[in-house]
Amino acid sequence: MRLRSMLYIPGNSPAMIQQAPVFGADSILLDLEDAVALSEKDSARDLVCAFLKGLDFGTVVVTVRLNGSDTPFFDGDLRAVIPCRPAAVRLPKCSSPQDVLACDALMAELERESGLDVGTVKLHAMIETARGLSNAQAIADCCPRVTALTLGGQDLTADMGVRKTREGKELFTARTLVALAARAAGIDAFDTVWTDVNDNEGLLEETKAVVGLGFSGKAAIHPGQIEWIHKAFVPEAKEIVRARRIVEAAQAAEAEGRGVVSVDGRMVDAPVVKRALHTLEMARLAEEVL
Ligand SMILES: CC(C)(COP(=O)(O)OP(=O)(O)OC[C@H]1O[C@@H](n2cnc3c(N)ncnc32)[C@H](O)[C@@H]1OP(=O)(O)O)[C@@H](O)C(=O)NCCC(=O)NCCSC(=O)C[C@@](O)(CC(=O)O)C(=O)O
Ligand SMILES: [Mg+2]
Repeated sequence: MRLRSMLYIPGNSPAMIQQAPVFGADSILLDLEDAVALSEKDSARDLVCAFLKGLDFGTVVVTVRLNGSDTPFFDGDLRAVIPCRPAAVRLPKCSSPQDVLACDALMAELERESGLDVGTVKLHAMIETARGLSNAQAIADCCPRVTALTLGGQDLTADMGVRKTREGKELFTARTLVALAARAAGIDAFDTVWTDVNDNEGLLEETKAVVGLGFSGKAAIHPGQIEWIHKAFVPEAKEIVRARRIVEAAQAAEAEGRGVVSVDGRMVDAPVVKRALHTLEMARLAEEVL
């Protein structure tokens, strides 16, 4: 399933979690990490587990963001969460494949204890440190349980000691590396949050830009951001028309035994057809959900 939007919901807010199925997000991230104060860590974990067991989330894919493996909460988070069988866990501040492999080993042990097949719960590795970014490909490749890399722009800019700007030039290289590593590993790439909940035009512009870099989805912090993220994935009408013509022309050419054809004076070969099919898939997805 394509996950374009992922809404973070603080794990200590029953009122917000309760509403999760109706926001229209493809996926939600029940957060045990930075949205939860230290004094609330235990109660948030209990609450998240209670909702995982008791609430019908419908078609919304549910992921839990754990506390980092260097915190005293990590072990307890995993032990509580894995038996509740979320679709995935998000591991913050992955700096090396070893961080991921240690998490994977404990997850496997807990899955066995819970009677689940090993690998049932997927792992999203968060790239949000300079060290993690420099190891992004090794992290993406280290374990089949890793089905996504996710960029944490707030933490990464803090770790780099740089200002985070609206234009986001400081994250361009990181975004390119994360998208590249994820695509090379055949997994998803999810972009970081847009923090200004009153600037949805800015969110739309940024989401279009990251889609153009190869990201498959983006995190949100407010329900009002979801429709703007989805909009960024909808191809423009003229792109859809051209994609249809490309596919039709390629099919006709194939029937005549030709691999290359011209549409409006421009060459159409296999990769052009592949991109056109992707455009049509995104258009179909938009129609399904609108
Ligand atoms: C920003 C704000 C405080 C604004 O609150 P406000 O109260 O002013 O909002 P209002 O507009 O008044 O809300 C209207 C109605 O919507 C409800 N509502 C609002 N938000 C909702 C929501 N998220 N889920 C469900 N419901 C929601 C609300 O309860 C109300 O419901 P009701 O009373 O019934 O009308 C609030 O949204 C919020 O807490 N967001 C989540 C913040 C969070 O999780 N941060 C951590 C994740 S990022 C991170 O860690 C960075 C990263 O690690 C990783 C990365 O980038 O991926 C990195 O390093 O980069
Ligand atoms: Mg972070």
